[in-house]
Amino acid sequence: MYRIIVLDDIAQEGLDLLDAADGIEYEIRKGLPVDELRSALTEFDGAILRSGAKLTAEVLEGNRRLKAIVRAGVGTDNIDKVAATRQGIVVMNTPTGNTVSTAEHAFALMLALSRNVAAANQSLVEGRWDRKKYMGTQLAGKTLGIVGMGRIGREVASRAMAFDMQVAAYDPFLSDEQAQKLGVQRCETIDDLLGLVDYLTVHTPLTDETRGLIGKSRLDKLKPGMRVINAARGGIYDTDTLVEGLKNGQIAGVALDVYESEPCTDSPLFGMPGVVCTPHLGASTEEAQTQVAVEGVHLLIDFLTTGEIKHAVNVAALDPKTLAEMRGFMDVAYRLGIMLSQWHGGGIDTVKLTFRGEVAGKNTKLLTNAFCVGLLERALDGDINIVNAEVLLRERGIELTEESHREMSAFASSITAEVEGGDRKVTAGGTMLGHNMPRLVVLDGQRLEAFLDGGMLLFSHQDVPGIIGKVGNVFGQHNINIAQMAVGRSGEQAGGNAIGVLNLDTVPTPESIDAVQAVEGISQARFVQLPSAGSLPTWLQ
Ligand SMILES: NC(=O)C1=CN([C@@H]2O[C@H](COP(=O)(O)OP(=O)(O)OC[C@H]3O[C@@H](n4cnc5c(N)ncnc54)[C@H](O)[C@@H]3O)[C@@H](O)[C@H]2O)C=CC1
Ligand SMILES: O=C(O)CCC(=O)C(=O)O
Repeated sequence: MYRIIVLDDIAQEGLDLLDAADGIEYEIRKGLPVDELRSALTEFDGAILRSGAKLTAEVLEGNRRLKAIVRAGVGTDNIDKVAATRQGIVVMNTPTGNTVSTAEHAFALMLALSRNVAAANQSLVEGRWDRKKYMGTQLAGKTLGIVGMGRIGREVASRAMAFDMQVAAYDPFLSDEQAQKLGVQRCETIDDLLGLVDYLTVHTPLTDETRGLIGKSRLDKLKPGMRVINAARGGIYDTDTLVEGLKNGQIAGVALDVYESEPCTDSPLFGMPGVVCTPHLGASTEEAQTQVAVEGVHLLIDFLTTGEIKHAVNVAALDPKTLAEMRGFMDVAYRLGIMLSQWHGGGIDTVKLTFRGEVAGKNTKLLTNAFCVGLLERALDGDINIVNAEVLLRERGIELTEESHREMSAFASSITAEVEGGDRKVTAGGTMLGHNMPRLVVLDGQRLEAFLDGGMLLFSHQDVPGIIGKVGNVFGQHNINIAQMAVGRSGEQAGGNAIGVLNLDTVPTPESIDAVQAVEGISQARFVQLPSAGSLPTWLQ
């Protein structure tokens, strides 16, 4: 049974899906204080939320169960993604479900500003019939400036054009060609745009660049009497600057749906003439809420039950087809990681991965992450998966490099890993025979073909007669059965360095390993434990 926690109100259609899903149970736990939230989250595999709950580093810290967080909406600024990634938690969102509703709300705010809808309504309910006071402005013929021409920005632009407005836009990713297609005037910088526009609306996330986008230094760049709208994120406009602009007439109207700190019931702007505000209602339509809840619940269920990663904001996507295609080689990479951590046995400084053949043309990041999981898993007590593996590796100061070569070696696909630390460097190459027969094909430069599973005794030795027999004798005397054996050497001639791999049916005693180590001609013997044949870690199933 996978357990899901619902942290904010989501549409009934999403809850119905959770009710109907096999192997899933859920609880609705809203408005939890930090301590309770932190402890509640440890009982669940997945969480779904809107903008109400705050999943900070503090509430995620130490959680060993939670694997996925879904934001039923766009902005994931209420989730500490760095902390989630470190904890191995996938963060996903529903990028399109509320686009149109939010664009319509921005437009509603612009119309409300132009025609004093909110203030006129208030005056009427207070018993006044004030037709002169609320003289408005027409949108047609005016210029709307849009900062952020993503999904919502574009929907706003097309609506503005339907109202006979001109649109000027600034977005660092907007090309001339796209601007032409969209029928908007592209501005090179925000400052180029500000002097042109009668209305300004922002549709970007809150970032270091967009925070305080309209601040004191830009106030006098605005066309006098212009109006500003924010249905993106609080903080993009500086509140004090808006107050000053309204007072000195530089700004004629301010419409806000979002605030720096939410819930917000106290702002110097509330009640000022020319101001209309809503409590973060951009996505609050039946249609948007149904869509984001249904999509969000699907994302969670699919991730928990099939491993599919879609719309993730902290890790690469992983669809079922890719997972099916890559599972075998991810398993090889993972096993090589586990093996090399034990064969090396010390502190690691550098890792170099080389992908050859067909696999080099695929999503090798998945292989890298799987290798890192294997390499670190024993040291991290299992708190590692393909989401956080590379971060944790780099956090430990281990340098990671990757190379891909499309041309094949002896195998259609292979992975070679080189691990170095202290004065020891070890290398291993692996491949997959059929769908589920991982094989070790190179160890420390010597070619061989060994099963990459279960208990393995690895030993390097001089390539002289009698060594293999003596090792066999040791295990015979200690009553340990050898299931498979492989030997390899680098050159054609005997007498050089060679490597031996024995797959053992039981874990050898330390005495038996000491006895192997004591055989003349053996320079090193080490037992390494891998998962048994055919078994996959949960994150790969
Ligand atoms: N009020 C509400 O209820 C809602 C608010 N939002 C917010 O609206 C914002 C936009 O959402 P979408 O259009 O779906 O996102 P999007 O990702 O499709 O578009 C964002 C655009 O902003 C641009 N951008 C980023 N930094 C910029 C900068 N410094 N200057 C100019 N442009 C920049 C990006 O290039 C991108 O084109 C998000 O922050 C989201 O959280 C979204 C849904 C509902
Ligand atoms: O969940 C909500 O209503 C807020 C929507 C929002 O701000 C977003 O999707 O970014």
